[in-house]
Amino acid sequence: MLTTVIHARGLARTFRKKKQEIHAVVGVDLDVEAGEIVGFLGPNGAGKTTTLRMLTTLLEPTAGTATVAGRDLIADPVGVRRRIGYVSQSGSTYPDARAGEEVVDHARLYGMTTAEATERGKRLFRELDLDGLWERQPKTMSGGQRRRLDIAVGLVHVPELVFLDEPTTGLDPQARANLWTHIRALREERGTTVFLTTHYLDEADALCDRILVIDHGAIVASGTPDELKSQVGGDVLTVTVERSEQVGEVARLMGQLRGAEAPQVLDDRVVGRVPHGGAALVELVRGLDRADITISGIESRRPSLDDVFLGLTGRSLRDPESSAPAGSLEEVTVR
Ligand SMILES: Nc1ncnc2c1ncn2[C@@H]1O[C@H](COP(=O)(O)OP(=O)(O)OP(=O)(O)O)[C@@H](O)[C@H]1O
Repeated sequence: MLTTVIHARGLARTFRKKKQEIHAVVGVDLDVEAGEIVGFLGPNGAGKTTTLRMLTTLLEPTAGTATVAGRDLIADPVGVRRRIGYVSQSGSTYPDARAGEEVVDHARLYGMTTAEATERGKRLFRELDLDGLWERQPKTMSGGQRRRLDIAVGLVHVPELVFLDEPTTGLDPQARANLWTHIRALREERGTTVFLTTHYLDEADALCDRILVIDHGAIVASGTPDELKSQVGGDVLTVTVERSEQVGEVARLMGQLRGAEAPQVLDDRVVGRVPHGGAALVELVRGLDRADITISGIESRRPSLDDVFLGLTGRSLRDPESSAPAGSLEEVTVR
């Protein structure tokens, strides 16, 4: 039987500074089942962190209701806090403390004995590639090491539900892969539910059972990575030319294929979408041959999450135009 561990309806948050109102989250409905790994994606400023801060009791919603880990978010925030783990974007360790102490102190707050906390903490250090850093001060660690320490702190008390805000930003590929393994193991071994935000589409694709896309403070799509990709429809054709002056001609030929959508030129590549990649590929190769165009590569692939994301939001995940400054604005609840 499925157990819903996050159930939110109409969750909203408006910030106000002087006369300006910022509708950061305008009404989010979401359900997350026990043991799911759910990825929360959206362009900069879309409302991911604000939603996470509401679900973790750090920010009071302006409107809406939610049950998190079996407790009512508004009526019993302490009950929610006891059952969850949260790793914020900026982390929560003191620069001058000892890394091991930080982990153990955190677990003690959740009722673990020092012995249990030390054992679990040391295991996490091994798994997160922090071996040998137990006595180190966070201020002397590299950015990646500090990030992994934040994650160890967030997981040490074995929460049933864990929120991770961009957990792998700043980690090298090896450390990212290790963390994915650790997150999967948490779910396999303990049934932990994981709700994470990420800017890496490959991470969402590889790690998450389900993806929620948020834009302008509202959820605009939800589904497994495959479901979302199949919504885009068709296949993506890419041709790489040997002589870049020929890209225009390739784009023209690609645009003539049945059902093709306006191809885009990216340096020496032409990328376009067609309903049936296999048939289009054959037709295109014939056309290129007739036009005497030498290519160095041609492929047909299924749409990626990147294509999905652009289609849904019209923006890329790292589009600087899409981020509004949060900077110095005061937090004022508008009721
Ligand atoms: N404390 C605050 N006071 C005023 N406005 C805020 C505050 N926090 C966030 N905002 C605004 O709310 C909107 C949503 O911000 P939020 O941080 O939730 O987005 P995000 O999707 O997490 O973005 P990013 O990917 O850049 O972290 C933005 O316009 C932001 O400027």
